[in-house]
Order: sequence, then C-alpha cells, then structure tokens
Amino acid sequence: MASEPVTDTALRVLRRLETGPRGLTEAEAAARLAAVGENIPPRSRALSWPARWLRALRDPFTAVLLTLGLVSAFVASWGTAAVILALVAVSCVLRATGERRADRSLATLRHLVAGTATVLRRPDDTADPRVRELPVTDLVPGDVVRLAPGDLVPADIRLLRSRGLTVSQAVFTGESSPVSKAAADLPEPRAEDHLCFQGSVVTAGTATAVVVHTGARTRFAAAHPVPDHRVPSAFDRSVHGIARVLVRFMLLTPPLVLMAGAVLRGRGLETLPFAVAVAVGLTPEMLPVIVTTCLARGAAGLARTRQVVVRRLPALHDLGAVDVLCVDKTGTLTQDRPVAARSLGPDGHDDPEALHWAAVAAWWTLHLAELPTPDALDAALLDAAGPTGEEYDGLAALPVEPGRRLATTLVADPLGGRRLLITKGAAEDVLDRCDLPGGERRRLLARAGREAAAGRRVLAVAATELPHHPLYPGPGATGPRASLLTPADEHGLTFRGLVTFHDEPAPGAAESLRALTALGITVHVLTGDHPGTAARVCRDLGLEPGEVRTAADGTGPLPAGATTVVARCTPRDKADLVTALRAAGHTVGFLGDGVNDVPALLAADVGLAPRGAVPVARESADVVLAAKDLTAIGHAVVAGRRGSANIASYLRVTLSSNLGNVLAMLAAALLLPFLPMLPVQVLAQNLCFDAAQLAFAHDRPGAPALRRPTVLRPPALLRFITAFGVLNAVADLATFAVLALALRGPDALDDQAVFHSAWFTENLLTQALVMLLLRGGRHLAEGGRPGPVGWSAALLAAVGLALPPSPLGAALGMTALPAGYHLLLTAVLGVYAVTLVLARRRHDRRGTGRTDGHADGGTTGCTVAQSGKLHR
Ligand SMILES: Nc1ncnc2c1ncn2[C@@H]1O[C@H](COP(=O)(O)OP(=O)(O)OP(=O)(O)O)[C@@H](O)[C@H]1O
Ligand SMILES: [Mg+2]
Repeated sequence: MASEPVTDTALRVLRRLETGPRGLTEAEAAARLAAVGENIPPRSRALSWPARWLRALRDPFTAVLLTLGLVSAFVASWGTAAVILALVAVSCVLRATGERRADRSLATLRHLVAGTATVLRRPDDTADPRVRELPVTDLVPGDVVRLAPGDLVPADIRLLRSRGLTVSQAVFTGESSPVSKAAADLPEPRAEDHLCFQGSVVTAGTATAVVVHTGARTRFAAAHPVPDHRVPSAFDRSVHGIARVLVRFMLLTPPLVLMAGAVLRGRGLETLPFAVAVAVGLTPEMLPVIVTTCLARGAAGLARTRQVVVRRLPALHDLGAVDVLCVDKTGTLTQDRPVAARSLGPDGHDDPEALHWAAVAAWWTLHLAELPTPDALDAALLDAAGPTGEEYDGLAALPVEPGRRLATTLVADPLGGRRLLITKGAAEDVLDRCDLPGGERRRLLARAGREAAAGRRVLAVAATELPHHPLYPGPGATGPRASLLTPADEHGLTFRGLVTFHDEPAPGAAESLRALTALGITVHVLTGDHPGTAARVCRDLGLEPGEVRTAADGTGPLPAGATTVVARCTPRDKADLVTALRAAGHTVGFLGDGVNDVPALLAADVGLAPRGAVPVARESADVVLAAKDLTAIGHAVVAGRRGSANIASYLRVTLSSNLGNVLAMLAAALLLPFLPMLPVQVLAQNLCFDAAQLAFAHDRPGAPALRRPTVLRPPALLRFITAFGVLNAVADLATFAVLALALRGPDALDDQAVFHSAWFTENLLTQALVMLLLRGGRHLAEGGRPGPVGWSAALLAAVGLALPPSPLGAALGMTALPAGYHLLLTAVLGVYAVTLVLARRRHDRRGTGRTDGHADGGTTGCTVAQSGKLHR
C-alpha cells in the first residue's frame, strides 16, 4: 500500500478503486480477476522443481556427502567423486518426486480446506448486494468484505466500518498480542490503524472493509518468508537427533582411517579415497528419501481414501508418535449446532422470560456487532424465540470473545424510554455479576450444574435497568455510544433464569474415541464449557473421565493413562496444559475447531482441525480433516505409525549393517597388507544396498508396530545399532578367518581380486539377511508373504552372487569365486542368521522388561512409549 497515500479518507479509497460500500458487481469482479490474477498468498504456491532440489540439498547428509565428494575431487579420485555426485543427484530427485506426488494428491482436496471470505457482491448494477462466502483466491481489489473473530484477513484491506476490532499481526511482527484497528475516516499520517494486512488474524470484533491489494501485491507477499516459530516437534527431536550423531561419526571417519593407516601400516594420502568411501559407506544417504517417501505415501493415501489433509509432512510422523490427544468439546466432539431445550425462570420452573431476554440480546448483538454469521448459541436462541428484539432499539453490544464467557447488550424500550442491560453467559460468570445472597448464588449454581450434568449446555440470563444517560440521545444514532458500554457496567444485575441447549455429538465421535483408546492414546477433553456438560458428553461418547476439574483448580500437568476433563478453559489454559504435557515427555496432539483453540493447536506437536473449524484454526493446524466423520483421526494415526515404523526399520537395518561393515573393513585394513576393498567397490556395494533399502518405504509393518505410539528414540537406536553393528563386524571377520583357513591354493584369499570379490559377495548376502531379520514389527519367523522388502533382499543377494563373475564385476576389479567358497559361505551365513535371530529375541525381551510389557517391533531401537510410562 506504500504507493498510495495511506491517509486517504474511506471515500477517496473507494473512488480510486472504482467501487462503493455496496461492493462490486459479479461482472466487474470477474473482469478484475482476469486482469490482476488470483489472490494466492505466495507461501501456498506449489514449489518449482529447482526450489525443491535446492531444499533437498540443504539436508545435513547431502551436505556431508558433497563435502566428501569435494575431498575426493581434490585428490583427483574422479571415480569416487562421480559416484558420490550420482548418489546425491538420485537422492534429491527421488525426494523431490515423492514430495510432488504427495502435493498432487493433496491438491485435489485443497479446495475443501481453502479459506473463504465473506464478500458483498451484486448480481448487476441495479440489484442489492448479496453476502457471499467466496474462496479467498477469488477476491479482487474493490471487493467489500466482512470480518469476524477467527477470520484470517484475506487480502490487504482498508476498513470502512469496524466495531471493537483487534487483530493479531504475528506473521509480520512476531508479536502475538493483538492490536486495535478502527475505521478512522481521517487517519493520522503514517498510522496504520485503518489498514489490515493479509495473514493477520481477527481476534475480536467485526469490520467491513474494502480490498486494496491482492496476491503478490500484498504486504505479506513482500515480506520475507517468516521463520517458523514452532517449538521443535517430535520429528525434529528424533530424526534430527540421530542425524546429528551420524554426521559427527561420518566426519570423524576419514581422519581416523588416515591416521590409523599411517601409524600402523605406514600408508600415506593414497588411503584417502578409501577413507572417504568408508565414510560414505557409513552414511544412511537414503534417509531423506525414505523419510519423504514414507511420509508422502502416507499423506497421499490419507488424502485419497480418508479426506485428510496433512499440511506439513513431518506432522504425520508426529501423529504416529502421539500418546496424548487433547480434544476440544464444542464443535469437535459435538456438532456445535445447539438447539434450545428449556427456558427456566428464577424459581426453576419453565418460564419463557429467560429465553425472551436472551433472544433480544442475541438479536441486537448480531446487528450491532455486524457479525457476518451469528454465534451458534445466539442462532439457537433466535430460532427458538422466533422474531423478537425488533420491538426494542439496540444501543450497544459487547459480544463474547476468547476468554470472556459472557455477552452483554444494551437496548432501549422506545415506549417507556427505559434502558435495559442484558447479560447472558456461563452461569458462574453471570451470577458473579448479580446482586445475590451467597446461599441463593450456590443454589442457582447447583441448578445450573444439574442441567449441565444432563449433558445440556447452559446459559444464565440476567438484566438490569440503567438510568437515563444524556449521551444516549435515542434510537437510530450511531457513533461513539458503543464505547460507553464497558465490562464495568456488568454488575448489580437481576437473575432472570437459565436457557439450556442440546448439542448432538459429531458424526463418528464415539467410534473415533474408541479407536484412539485402542491405539494406546490417552484422550483429555479441554473445553470452555461447564464441567458437568463436558463430563456427560464424554460419558455419552463412551469415555469415562477419571477426573473432572476446571482450569481454575490448577494448571498442573494432566495425569497420564486416564481421561481428564478440564472445563472452563481459556485459550491460554488449553495451550498451557498442552505445553505442560509436552514438558512431561509426551508427544501431544490437539484437536480443536475454534478461535479459542488456536494457541493450543500451535503449542501441540500436531495440531488437528475438524471440517467445520474456523479459518484460523485450519490455518494453524498441521492436519485438517476434510471428511465429516471424526474416525479419520484413527486412520491418520495408523498411517503415521506405519510411516514411522518403516523409517525405524530402515534406520535399524542400514545403520547396524553399515556400522558392521565399516568396523570390519577398518580392522581388515589394519590386519591385511592390502585394502580389503577398493574404494570403487565399497561405493558399488553401498549403491546396491541403498537401492535395495528403498523397499522400506513400501513395506507394510506388522500389526504389533501399529498398536502403540512409535517414537524414535536416538539413545535406544544408537544402542541397537552398536550391538548389532559389532555382531555384524564379528560375523564378517569370522567369515574371512574361516575362509582363509579353509581355502588354499591358487584361488586362496591372499589373491587380492579373490579377496575383494569374496568380501563384496559376503557383504551383500549378510545385508540381505539383516534386511529380513532386523525389520520392525514382522519377524521372518511370523511367516506371511515376502512383501517388497523380501523381494528386494532376494534381489540384493542375487546381485551379490552374480556381479563378481560378470563383465561389470571385472571392470570393478572383481573375479569369479572358487566353488568351495560358496559352500563355506552358506554354512557361515546359516550360523550368522541363527545368531541374529537369537540376539534379536534377547534384545526384544530386554525391551519388553523396559517398556512395561508392551514390546513389539518398536522395541528394537524404536522404543515404545506406553502412555505416561516414558523411557527416555
Ligand atoms: N453467544 C454467547 N452468549 C453468551 N455466552 C456465550 C455465548 N457463546 C458462548 N458463551 C459462553 O462462553 C463459554 C465459553 O465458550 P468457548 O467458546 O470458550 O467454549 P465452548 O464453545 O463452550 O467449548 P469448547 O472450548 O469445547 O469449544 C460457553 O460455555 C458459554 O457459557
Ligand atoms: Mg470448540
């Protein structure tokens, strides 16, 4: 907006944009859309190929590989450098393809979660404007839009009218506290109070505004990409933790090899290519590809079959690790389509008065606050009371806001000239503002509690007559009067009764809660509503709360293992409870639909929003359910666990096998007068192994791996790979000891080419074995079809046997092996397989002891976290 004078009056802005307060006609809007293009915020544009590749290059493993490639090029080891470069290129391409595939599956669903804006448009020049919900992408300069709490500001706009408007501009300033905005007609120079920018969030109040800039011309688009303020998620903690340890190992390996070679064997810099190859051999270079492919496949599948939109791929991994899910009640477990059930007078008998006053207040709140759509409870009041409220003149309104559980309206009776202040809201809060003896207050609270315990939502209604005020000149006038009504006026009220509402459970809520419990997830309900209502809704959905408390009782961490209902939560309370659970070591999901859930959605490891959520909740969530049915959550959790289990399998297999190879190769390099393998052979076998490992992205882990939250814990994983890596190294060395003793004559192992080929074959065969025996969840002994990993292992073994005698093998410096070798190798591999199975059983049993009887595929490095019994 820099190019135009920001101090223009509203009228001048409208004129310049060739529009008016009644909005554009559809034809004008269509012409402008064609001229200026869609209103797409830059961050939601699909990434271009080069951008994707560049992003893939930022990965730590890729960076280390490139460094190693540079080192090889430096010593003119062109073969090694070329192979490393090829590895990096293949890994980047595979990764970018995987992400793109997931993006494409999501694109079909994106319209379901796309933001909409409330726009005034006219069918033609003569017609009256209509209020329409349009996709944000369709907005053009000149459109007149309406804003309400929870809306994302859809473009850069100039306010025309506003009421109590505050917006959070955290995306620009990083400052989350809301700032006030007002439609001042003669704005101060340089002040921006009358402007709102795309990406801001309406925290309170309402407004009508004209769109000034859209798409790439918004301030949001001009601003630099905003750093992500999120705290590190479960994914960051686990996968990145492992990556850090490994990168250090990789960087240490070449100098160590060089030094050992120099000291023990008097070798010089000529060992460098071998040292580099060994370091590359240690790298799980396919990790980024496997992670992306596992998660992208999971996300694409969820989008296709369950209408679940995963907006941030790592969130799917985190969802698999979630052991505590906090859910909001209204709008999430229930439909938030309340229907008024009863109206009770002050004496507790049916009495239409309470409903009447509440409906009058609702009618005038709706009109005075210019809410585009009435609040759900207000709509239910108006439905039940029929046309009411117009017989009064509305003077001012203070609507509900996040953290404020009541609404107040000031109306005037045109006949008697009385001014009436009506307050409705949560019983505790309304009764606090009534003049009541203590005993009476307790009795009324108990009555509200009884209604709530029947599962109904309860509003208390109170009113008072205000004395005449000179600044209220009478009906019809507008302007500063509204500011004369403040929360300080809400006191000394007379209790008028209670109105109760039914709210049906959301479709699939009960099944979904059952499924989540069966998946080992503890569900807590955090709500702004009455404890009685929340507890009853919970029970009706088949979830017996172990404890029901209100947020004011204390915000200490929630107990694990049993459902707790925390009622009367403010948005801050919800976020604090989530943060406390995370601090206690849980991986926490939060499912919520309203503005009051946004802080908690951002504080959780994974934020989830149901279909009907307000725009800002959807925007804050990592996972959006586009289906009506909540059962999609359970499926999403399983998809997350499947992806994580596959990643864990890959890490276990690759790392233990790589570590074993490296240890054996280093030992052999020091014992033998020649290198156990040529650098190019080390890289070739590494390449074969990498290709085979891609099968893990397509594996279906066994049922046990899906039964509990899967958390990758770096310490457990490192313990696992050390144990099995050493075992693998011992097996390699033992094989060669046996072979050296058994094979004599011209084909003996002291021939370098024979030795290299033997090592190559042995390596690929043991790796195939490790793939089958160390993968998670499903053990070979459990039978079942071989699946992608089985086929891939078989192929790897075949390559190991066929490559040395082939022409390609000869080009790599290998040769056919003597017949006796294969017989002996089979025997040694048999012994190794039995040892592996026994070692794994022992490891799993030890894991069982550590995880309170919930061992499964997860214990092998991917420790199972049973709800509340975490083992870090
Ligand atoms: N239109 C309204 N008028 C008066 N009071 C209201 C209105 N809407 C909500 N309230 C009061 O504010 C309370 C808190 O509302 P809030 O939006 O924080 O949570 P909720 O909708 O009850 O539940 P949840 O947090 O589960 O979505 C409600 O329980 C109700 O007592
Ligand atoms: Mg809600």
